[in-house]
Amino acid sequence: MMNNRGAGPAPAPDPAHSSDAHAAPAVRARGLTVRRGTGRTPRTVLDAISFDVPRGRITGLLGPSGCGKSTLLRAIVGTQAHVTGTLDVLGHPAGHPALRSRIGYVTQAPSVYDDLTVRQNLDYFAAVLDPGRAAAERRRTAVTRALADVDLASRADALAGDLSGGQRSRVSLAVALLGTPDLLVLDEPTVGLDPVLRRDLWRLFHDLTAARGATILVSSHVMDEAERCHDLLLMRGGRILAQDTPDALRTRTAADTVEAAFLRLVDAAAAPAAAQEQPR
Ligand SMILES: Nc1ncnc2c1ncn2[C@@H]1O[C@H](COP(=O)(O)OP(=O)(O)OP(=O)(O)O)[C@@H](O)[C@H]1O
Repeated sequence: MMNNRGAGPAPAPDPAHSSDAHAAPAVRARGLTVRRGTGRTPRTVLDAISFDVPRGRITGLLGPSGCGKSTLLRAIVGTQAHVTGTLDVLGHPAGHPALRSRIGYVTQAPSVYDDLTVRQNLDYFAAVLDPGRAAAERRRTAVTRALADVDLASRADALAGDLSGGQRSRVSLAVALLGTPDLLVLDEPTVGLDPVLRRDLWRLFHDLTAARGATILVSSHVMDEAERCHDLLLMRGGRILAQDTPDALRTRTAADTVEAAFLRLVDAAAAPAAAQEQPR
């Protein structure tokens, strides 16, 4: 088990009733456009999209493979080229140096050193984040906590290269948690994990928002993970199809699941006139 305190997902904080109701969103995008590819005809991968990611909540970025999820996350963490439009993150333009220690980013491919142990990996990244002899005790505490958070304390002395794919992903997540980031950006963190680990990871995400007030933006192409998020951004073909809570999405599309809601929205976007004639 991971180091989670609650038995199940924490209830969603309601921004409308919190003191942060009018706080600026963690991420604010207006007319965000990204073009990718080399040569004379780069493709528009994100097409003038606008959305907000509220603070202190879990926002799921869902959509089919190739719709632009990773590109959007890269733009938010400031590693994507050819970005135009407005993209503010924690009150700064995306990529601003002040954001480096405030964002934890986990890419799809685990970025760990195979020839170091799990603890050595964490020690290394902790030293980059918080260097100096005076910070040694703080680093030790951060590493111990991150190991417990992702349930890898028992494998702390194993070489990262000897771990399973899911365990390596969790080392990456532990690295992202080291600096106690305000915003965690997670690109498909549950791919390849068994159902128990997936459940535990989602509990950890809820714990991080409830106990530490972190904002989590997590991508997935598995629609059943949508039900675990407080808010959803549904994407398709480089555009935002909808931004809403899972409940509101299901209600307004009269669908039983977010997956069914997504399909109805896709159909409605493809044939707006026909959709308007539907009784609902
Ligand atoms: N380096 C690149 N150069 C040009 N086009 C790219 C590059 N990387 C991705 N793309 C294109 O950008 C689009 C969006 O890709 P992206 O990886 O953001 O999608 P995704 O939704 O994250 O997909 P997946 O769920 O499969 O990871 C795709 O059509 C892809 O072909």
